[in-house]
This record gives sequence, structure tokens and C-alpha cells, in this order.
Amino acid sequence: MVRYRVRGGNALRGTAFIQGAKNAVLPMIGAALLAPKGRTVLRNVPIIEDVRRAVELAEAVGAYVELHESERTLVIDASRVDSPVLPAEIARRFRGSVLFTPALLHRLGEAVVEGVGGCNLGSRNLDFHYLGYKRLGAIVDEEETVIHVKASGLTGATLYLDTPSHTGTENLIMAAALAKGTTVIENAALEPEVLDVIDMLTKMGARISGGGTGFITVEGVDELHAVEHTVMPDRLDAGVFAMAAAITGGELSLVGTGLDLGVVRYKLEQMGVEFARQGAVLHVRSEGKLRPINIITDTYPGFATDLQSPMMTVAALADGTSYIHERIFDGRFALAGELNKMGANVEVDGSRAVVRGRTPLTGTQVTAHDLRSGIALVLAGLAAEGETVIDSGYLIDRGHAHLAARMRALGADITREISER
Ligand SMILES: CC(=O)N[C@H]1[C@@H](OP(=O)(O)OP(=O)(O)OC[C@H]2O[C@@H](n3ccc(=O)[nH]c3=O)[C@H](O)[C@@H]2O)O[C@H](CO)[C@@H](O)[C@@H]1O
Ligand SMILES: C=C(OP(=O)(O)O)C(=O)O
Repeated sequence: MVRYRVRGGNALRGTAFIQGAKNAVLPMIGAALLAPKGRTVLRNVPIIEDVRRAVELAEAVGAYVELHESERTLVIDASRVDSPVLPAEIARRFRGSVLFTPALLHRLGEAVVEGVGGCNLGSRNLDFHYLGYKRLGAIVDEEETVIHVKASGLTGATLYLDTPSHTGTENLIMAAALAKGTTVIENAALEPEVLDVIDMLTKMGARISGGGTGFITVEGVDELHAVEHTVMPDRLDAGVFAMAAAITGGELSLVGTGLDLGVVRYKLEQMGVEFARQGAVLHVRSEGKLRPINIITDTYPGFATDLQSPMMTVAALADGTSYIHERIFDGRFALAGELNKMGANVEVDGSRAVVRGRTPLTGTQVTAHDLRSGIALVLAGLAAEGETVIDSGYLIDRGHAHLAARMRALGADITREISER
């Protein structure tokens, strides 16, 4: 059992090193399995639990994988992939397991999905993935919780997503990349991570156009080859560090952000946080006095749902009433009860939350219900009086690498403990 212990009151100052993106590296590991020869090299890999699970899953289907932690590099040899089964005990521990299905379909003609995990955020359907595979010529059988997808070669088709699913878009691009003929994916996701995956697949020999427009065209090719690729920065990790500066009255230089934070930056600026781009470094500074804010989550370029929970903590520390509307997931407010235990005043009504700040936060024992509510509680702990103890830290480790060490280097009083239960 992993547990985080945070004692609040310290302003975070210094240089924060932003990790590679979880939501880019996971599809890239899936993409690496599409190459039947050679070795793929992924750089700037975040050393997070989801990556460890992805490595275990790749090994379970027959790939040879080296995770070089201090070099943040993965080397993947997929030449001996021989099992179509994604075993439940690994696959149910993270969402990214679904991203292995296109490679297994192409390489072995079938994929057996014994379960898919990920954060518990209400309904998390996969119908667009399976309907898309069917439109490309696969047969999809569901037996209770096990899904069996079979295809002796896929054929291009026009696909339409009811909503621009992130992993759905990635999976259908990978499925189409080796299908015969042309596939068009309408209402495709626009997230920067999807574009990074398209870049990697393009280097591998895939023919993909329209990334970032919502209409993606894929011309199928006969084979993809192993390449080297550097994973883009994690904009969610960067957002969390910017928020840590905001609530503690700190000053941070974010290194490795590359891209701008878009709407997250604008919302924090409205709250009174100062940003300055200094070449490759994004500088964030706050006096610690924050104005309230309104947030409506949306697919990119809207406000990312994954930063909604951390932003709820920031809102609880702002002077006045903030409003949050969660539009992507129907169960993403588990944080509210935990923040209220610490003294916040958050009222949830369906998909909307009203946060009345600023109320002083006091450290106590709280529960991370998912990855982002976990990191939001770490933020709350940084600004609270006394000690905040957060269980289960595993959920935080799913998505943030070496969190305690990185925050301690900036002056935070935070420890990560491993206990028997
Ligand atoms: C590993 C990964 O990249 N995870 C991210 C990905 O999850 P993920 O790809 O699972 O999220 P989706 O974009 O697919 O899901 C968003 C919404 O669409 C619905 N939906 C999705 C697919 C489908 O076939 N049918 C359907 O109805 C879901 O129930 C959910 O309400 O995007 C989410 C939304 O930005 C992020 O929170 C996750 O961090
Ligand atoms: C919802 C998330 O992740 P996953 O899709 O991997 O569960 C997240 O990163 O906040």
C-alpha cells in the first residue's frame, strides 16, 4: 500500500521537470507492437505505474521489452508477439490496455480482451472501438466480460465517432494503418497526444493525413517498421505543477513543457497567476491570492477533464464562488467529499459543482478515488494546515513519476511511504 504524507505551508520554488505524457506513451507502446521486425526506442518515457503495467502486458503477449528507468527509455522488440490474450490481472489495472488490440489483430488475427481498467469515472464505454473494428471487417464477440475480436485482414471504411474519443481515435488509426485501402475517421479526437501518436506512426511508415482537423484519412500500407520516437511532454503534469505554484504563492520554472498550457493557463491567469514564456521554459508565479473561476470541461482544445479535479482544489483556495461543469465523464466528482473533509465547501449537483472559497483547509486522512483526485488531494495538502495523509498512493503513481522527490526538490514537505496494508 502506497501512501503520501503532505505537510502544508511551504511555497514551491525552483525548477520543475515535467515528465513525458502518459496518454501518449501508452498508445505508442501499443503502436510499437505493430512492427514485426527490429526494435522500437521510446524516449522521455514517464516512469509511472501505467508504463510498468504496459511493459508487463507487452511481455505477456510475447514482446521483449527493456525499461531503462534512469534513461527514461523503452526498447521494444515485438518480433515474437505470439499470444492474443490480454490477461485480466494486468489489463484491468489500466485503461491503456485497450490500445494493444489493433497490433494483436494485425499480427495474430485476433485479440482477447479479458478486461480494461482505468480510473473509475462513471461510464467508460468502448463501443466506438469495437463498432469501428466491425466496420473495418472484424468480428467482435462478447462473452460476459471477455471480448474476442477476430479478423483475417481489415479493409478500409468510413467511420464516425459519436464523440471524439481519445483512445478510440488512436485505436482506429492503428487498425486502419495496415488495413487494405482508405479509411476516413470523422469526428476524430484533436488531443495533442493523438497527434504525437500520428507522428510516430507516420515515421513507422503509416500514411495518415488530417490529424488535428477532426477528419482523419488513413491509406493502408503493407507493413510498419520499428522507429525511435521522443514522447511529448505531459500537459497534465505541467498543469499540476503550475497549480502547485498558484496555491502556495510560489514561483516555478517548468522545464520540458514544450507546448503552452492553453486554456489551463488562461484560466489560471484569470485567477491571478502570472505566466511568462521564456524560450523553452514556462515561468509561473503567484502571490497566493486567487480569484474564483468558471470551468467547463471539454475535449481538446477545451479544458481537459483530467485537470478538473486539481482545479477544484485551486478553486477551494480562491476568494469567492467558483463553478465547475464536468461534461466528459458522468462520475468525476468523488474528490468533493474528500476536499470537504479538509474544510472545503464544495456542493455537487449532477454534473455541476459549486465551490465556495476560500475556506481554510486542514490536513486529515483522505482517499484518492482515482489518479486525478489523488493529485488534487496532494495539492490540497500543500496548502493545508497540518498533515494530510492520502491513500491509495498507487493511483497517483499511475500517472505522476517520482512525485514526492520532484516536489521535495521545490521545497514541499511530502513523503511517499510503503506500508504492509
Ligand atoms: C489512456 C488515456 O488516453 N486516457 C485518457 C482518455 O481516456 P479514454 O480514451 O478512455 O476517454 P474517451 O475520450 O474515450 O471517453 C470520453 C467519453 O466518451 C465516452 N465513450 C468513449 C468511447 C466509446 O467507445 N464510447 C463512449 O461512449 C466515454 O464513456 C466517456 O464518457 O481520454 C480521456 C478524456 O480526455 C482522459 O480523461 C483519459 O486520461
Ligand atoms: C482518466 C485518466 O486516465 P485513464 O484513462 O488511464 O484511466 C487520467 O489520466 O486522468
